[in-house]
Amino acid sequence: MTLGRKQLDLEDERTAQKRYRKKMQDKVVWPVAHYGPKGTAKTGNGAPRRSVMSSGQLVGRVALTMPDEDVLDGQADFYIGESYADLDGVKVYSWVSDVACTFFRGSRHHEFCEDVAVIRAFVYRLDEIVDFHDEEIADEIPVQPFRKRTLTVPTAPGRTGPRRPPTPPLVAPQPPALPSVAPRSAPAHFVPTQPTQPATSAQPVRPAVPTARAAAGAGRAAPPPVRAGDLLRAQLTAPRTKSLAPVLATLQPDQYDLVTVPAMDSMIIEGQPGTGKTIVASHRAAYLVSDDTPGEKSLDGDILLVGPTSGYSQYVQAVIDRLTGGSERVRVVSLPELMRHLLDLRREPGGPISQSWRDVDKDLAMFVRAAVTRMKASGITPTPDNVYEHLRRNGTSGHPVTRDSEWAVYLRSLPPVRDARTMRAHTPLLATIEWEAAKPRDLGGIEHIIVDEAQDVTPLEWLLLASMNEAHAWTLIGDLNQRRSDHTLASWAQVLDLLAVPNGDPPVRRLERGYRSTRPILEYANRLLPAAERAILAFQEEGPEPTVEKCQQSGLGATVLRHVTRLQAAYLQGTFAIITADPKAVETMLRLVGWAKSRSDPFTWQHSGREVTVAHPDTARGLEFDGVVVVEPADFPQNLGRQGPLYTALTRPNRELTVVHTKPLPERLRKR
Ligand SMILES: Nc1ncnc2c1ncn2[C@@H]1O[C@H](COP(=O)(O)OP(=O)(O)OP(=O)(O)O)[C@@H](O)[C@H]1O
Repeated sequence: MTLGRKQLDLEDERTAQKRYRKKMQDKVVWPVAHYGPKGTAKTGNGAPRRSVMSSGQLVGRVALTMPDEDVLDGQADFYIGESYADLDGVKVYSWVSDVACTFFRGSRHHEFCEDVAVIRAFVYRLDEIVDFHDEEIADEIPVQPFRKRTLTVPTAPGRTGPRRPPTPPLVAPQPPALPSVAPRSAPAHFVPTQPTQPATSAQPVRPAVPTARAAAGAGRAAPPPVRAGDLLRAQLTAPRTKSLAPVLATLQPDQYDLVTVPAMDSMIIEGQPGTGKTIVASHRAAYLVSDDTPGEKSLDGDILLVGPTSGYSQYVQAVIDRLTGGSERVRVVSLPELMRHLLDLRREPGGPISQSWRDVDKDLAMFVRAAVTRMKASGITPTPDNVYEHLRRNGTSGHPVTRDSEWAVYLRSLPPVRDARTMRAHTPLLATIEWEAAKPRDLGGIEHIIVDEAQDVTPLEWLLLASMNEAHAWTLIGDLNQRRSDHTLASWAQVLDLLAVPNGDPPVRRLERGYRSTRPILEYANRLLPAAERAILAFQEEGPEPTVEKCQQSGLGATVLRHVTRLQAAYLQGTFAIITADPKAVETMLRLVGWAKSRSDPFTWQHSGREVTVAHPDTARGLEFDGVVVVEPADFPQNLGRQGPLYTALTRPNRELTVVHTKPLPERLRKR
């Protein structure tokens, strides 16, 4: 395409974008409309819902090889946007509608998928289209695949009459009838590890995937295809921002397939760092609550999207707000925030997440339920405090909570409730008691829970989440290599043993391609993994090798700062982090040389217009930065001899990793 022609097309697309935004904004009636689970206008706690804002962005455009009479009124192209609209005869379909499979190249095909000629993805800056990328799919491309509003579309060669038989209308009257999804085959890019069951014509076809219990020892299939590769590369090499952004224009086929799995089909998604697990978690949450999602795939109730830290919640909330227009049907919360909410605590309790496995064991949930039942049977109204005391005393002599002597010793060793409320190790127990004794109304109506960083959820926390999940639908997302505690579960099969998931074991699906970190960074970090798990499929093949510098203890602070300064000069407008097992020591060093803590974010430090995040590896979970300095790897906590927290830290950078140390590096990171 010549430059002049492209400029004209760009102007045309900008005009279409403006018209679409206007249409979307006109659809939103401020502030009267209420938004909520279908059939209600209220949130779980009975309060009216906020109205939904529209961002009104067109995501892209699809051109078919030939016009379609039945659905496209004789046209051959359509846009993909936020929700349905008709732009002077050019249709816009929502990204959640089945026909959007043509754009995302998913594997549960729409019947148009075979006839796609060109896919156009839009690039935005400040809500204005600044560029587009066209990807040619068909062997023969029509002369002018995308209709300009003033021009007519040339008929594709050799085509006469209607292109396909009439299609059945969808149930919903708006948007106009689309052909239904016609699944064709299991996708090659999910990793099949066992013989697949042929689907009968009566069954909906689902990709053949291993279950959690059968996943061990799985073989590997061909790598998943990439779409919109140039645009994706440009996005990944741009400076990171402090919050995750929607990636609809570049959402990959395997990610799209996972986002659009029906709401009531539970699944486990695993993948190495940076493979897009959080992207899938956030886009899936938005997909399931959209008004335009096909009925059989959408959810009636609300979604809880659970992450590991409050930093993660902030990081992800921005995507949810953009994709859902601020719908309150998706509640993003970290596990610690959820506990604090249940316990009405202002501050995060201190200390380790657990001192012994018993602090977070599933049996505690049974004891709590038994205590509540017992107290009710005895005519005592259970309150959080008296249930806790009942446990501490191990019930009554006639009716102990447990007859196991070691559990009895544990229960009697529990601190008084006032002290327990200040100790992180006891918050899961107290939160479980609170939930069983006095369920808060604002956590009602949750029918699907998406758990990101699921490898870090303890058994007791799993049971608490399960008791909140009214329809028992789950999307569990994680990476067992990033586990940070000996007291979390070592396999998905163990997690499933705890959760009452209807219809048998959910499938395990794997995201294979790493997007965040470059190959040199992943190769360095993956040295920490068992040999069988070190294989890398990196989208960003090129990048600087990690810098590793040994220094004297007295020069540690200066060395770290020198590298921060070097990275900041190399990646202007980027984001940077120092990840350390001892943030206090780094903060003291920063303070001494004039840096100050940001007022708005306790992990951000500022000096002369520069910023750096100082994070413990726990705090860094799920986040990413352009440049990362990892300090003193030997001091990072280990679990069962594995280096989960260090692995997480080494895989946070998008562009460049630096390691500074005074002590010997862990064996596997030493030069070979
Ligand atoms: N389809 C995509 N288009 C554009 N960017 C993408 C896409 N998929 C992933 N990314 C980017 O790659 C980075 C890593 O994605 P994400 O945080 O979802 O990975 P993750 O698997 O959750 O990683 P971790 O387990 O290490 O936290 C993010 O910057 C994300 O925006």
